[in-house]
This record gives sequence, structure tokens and C-alpha cells, in this order.
Amino acid sequence: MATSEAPRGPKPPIPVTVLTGFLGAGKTTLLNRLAGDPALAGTAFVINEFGEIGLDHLFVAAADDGVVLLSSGCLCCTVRGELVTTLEGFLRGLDNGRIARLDRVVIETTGLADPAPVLHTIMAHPYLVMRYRLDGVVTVVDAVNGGATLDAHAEAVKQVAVADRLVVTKTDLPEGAARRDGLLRRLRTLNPGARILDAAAGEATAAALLDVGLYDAATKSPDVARWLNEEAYRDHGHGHHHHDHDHGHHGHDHDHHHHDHHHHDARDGQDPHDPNRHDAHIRAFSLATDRPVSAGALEMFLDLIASAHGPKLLRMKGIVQLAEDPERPVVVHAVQEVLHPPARLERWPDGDRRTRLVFVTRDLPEAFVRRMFDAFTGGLAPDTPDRAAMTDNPLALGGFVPPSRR
Ligand SMILES: Nc1nc2c(ncn2[C@@H]2O[C@H](COP(=O)(O)OP(=O)(O)OP(=O)(O)O)[C@@H](O)[C@H]2O)c(=O)[nH]1
Repeated sequence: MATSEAPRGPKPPIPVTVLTGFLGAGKTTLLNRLAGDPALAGTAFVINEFGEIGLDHLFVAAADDGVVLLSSGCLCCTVRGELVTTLEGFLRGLDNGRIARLDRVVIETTGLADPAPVLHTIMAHPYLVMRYRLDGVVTVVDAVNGGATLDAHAEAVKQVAVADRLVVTKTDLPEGAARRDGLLRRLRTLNPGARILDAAAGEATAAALLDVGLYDAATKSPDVARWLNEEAYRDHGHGHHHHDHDHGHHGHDHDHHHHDHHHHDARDGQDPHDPNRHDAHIRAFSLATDRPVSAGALEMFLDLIASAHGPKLLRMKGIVQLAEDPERPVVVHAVQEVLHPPARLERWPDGDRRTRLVFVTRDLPEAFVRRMFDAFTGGLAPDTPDRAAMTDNPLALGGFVPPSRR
């Protein structure tokens, strides 16, 4: 099969898409549709089913005691172990010629799982990380039950927060259609950077869901603006006090959503306790600076945020201008506590050479991250709010001296 044109040196990493979403959201339905698409020829689908285990039983147990069962080592380790073996098996098959081609892997996670262990497997395994790369996380949300699921399960909120693409299903059903707009507002607040696609409207195509990573599949060159989608965070991030939006269209389906809880009263009307107790922990924001960042400061910032606050860092993406090498930006990427090895680009992809980082966090306030970033990088752009807050107690961490103060 190899031709004389076969490239020498390491093969390009195989893109991996992680498909997640709560029980019954429509993952298998979507997967079946994608599997029939010629664009997915050469794709391996990995489905994390738990065989004969009664999922209904697990679901009840999980609902009773929160997320303990979901995040228990047992369940997650099982997923991880099997997945590593499976992904290693693909590579062996490719290398010894038993598998002719492997262009892509799509992994459907169990609806109960925190997607983190699966992402960890791909992004942090010393060997797998060289042969695979995470293309994107696709999270399926059911318009009929999605709101109630987000109310009840912190794991579901996390699944939404880490996504690159959100697929909303069941809007063809009356209850789904009725709840759609409220759900979309909520999803945009939780994860402003993710594109939302309506499955029933035919939007959840292979083209929309795949090749969503840093590199444009057609040109093979980095498309940072599309990948970061930083404007979306700027609109949503700091300040639910911006009222300069166009509210022209009925005031219902505008993109902006506030954390005011009264917005949700009419949504389901069935949850007796605070329906937003999970959402209220989530923050989405962006940081930007014109100042070059020293490589050491960047490394320390990333190490510290990933090691000390990893579980609170649901998603981070960014491009950084290094003081030592300002022409070749560094791209950083983390999903939960898993920091993807930073990648160096040969050049800036467009005219915007600012350092830009986008975050979705849980229980990690924007002001704290800003202060920490400021302490390591020596300043944020003047248009950044909360300058006063940043200068007061810049590090808020005992015993850690930033390089600029040594
Ligand atoms: N009307 C309608 N039904 C849908 C849609 N998507 C999925 N369903 C139905 O919802 C049910 C659950 O869909 P699945 O695809 O099995 O959901 P899943 O997320 O794989 O479920 P688990 O494997 O249990 O986690 C099935 O009966 C589907 O036919 C949709 O867009 N519209």
C-alpha cells in the first residue's frame, strides 16, 4: 500500500474526536449518521459501552448520590484501561500492516462518564500523544431533557463546558422545540466558544463536527482565530453588565444570557431546588496582552494553573507571544487538568500577534486567573478590567515568587 511518495519521518498524528453527552442524549444516533458519511471513510469508532451492566441501575445510583459513582476510580479506570489498549492496538495494526488506513478515531464515551479520563488518555499518554492528537470534543445535549440534566448533574455541565462543538438533539419534538431557546442561551453562557449545531435541522454534519482543531484540514495551516473564537468569550466573559446588545429579535433568542436566576423560573418549573447550582460555578472569559511573555513565566503559569487548579480548569486554549522568540508563537491547550504539550508555530497565522488565552473554569474566578497571569507576565493590556483587583495581592499564593520579583 505504501507508495514511493510515502513521507519519511514521523507520520502525522491521527485526529481523535471525543463524542460525549448524557444518557440518551443521542450520541449513538449521531454516530450512526456520521458513520454513513463518506467523509468518515477510514475512521475507527470506539464505543465505550458497559456491555451487560444495567445502565438504568447505574443512572439511579448516580442520581441518588450525586457524581460519586461517576467519578469513582473504578468506573473511570475501566474506561481508560480499555481505551489505551484499543488505541495501542490500532497503532500496532497500522505499523504491521494489518490495518490498511486509519484516518481518524471517534470515541463515544459513556453518558455517565466525566470525559476527563478519556481526554487524559489521548493528551497525556507518553506514546499515544505522539501518534494521536485531540481534534475536538463534541457534546450532545438533548433539548427535551438537557435542562433538567444540567440542573441535576455537575458532570453534564462539565461535558458542555469542555466541548468544541455542542450538538442539540430532539428539537423536532414539541417539548424540545419549546425548550430550545432557553437551552441555547444556557449553553452559550457555559461555553461561549463552542459552535452550537441543531441535529434535527441537519446541522450536525461531519464537516461541522470534525477537523475543529487548530489546523485547518484543507490548508493544513493553523487557523487560530477560528480555533480560539476569542470574541465569543469577550462578549460573555467578564461582566454580565453589558447591555449594549441588539435585542431586536423578540428578546427571546438573543445570544446573551445573564446569570440572573429569574430567567430560568419558567424553563422547566419542576426542579424544587436551585436549578443553576452547577452553572453558577462556571466562568468563561478571555485574557489578552500585547506584552511578550517569557518562556519561563509561561511555563510557570501553566504548571501552576494545571497542577494547583487543574480540576477547576475545564478548558483553556491560547496563543502566546514569547519574549525570546516573538516571531514563533506558542499554542497552549488544556482540557481539565490535562495540559497538552505546547506547540510552536513557525509564524503568526494572521496580523493579530497578541497573546490571547480563553478559559472555561469551575470555581476558579476570573479575577484570580487574571491576577495570576498578570503576576507571571508582568501586565495585561490596558483595556482589561479589574486593574485595581489585579494589583492587590497579585499572586494570592504563599511561597511562590514570580521570576520578575526574584
Ligand atoms: N426525535 C428525536 N429523537 C432522537 C434524536 N436524537 C436521538 N433520538 C432518540 O433518542 C433516543 C436515545 O438516542 P441514543 O442515540 O441511543 O442516545 P445515546 O446518547 O447514545 O444514549 P446512551 O447510549 O444511553 O447514552 C433514541 O430513541 C433516539 O432515536 C432527535 O434529534 N430527535
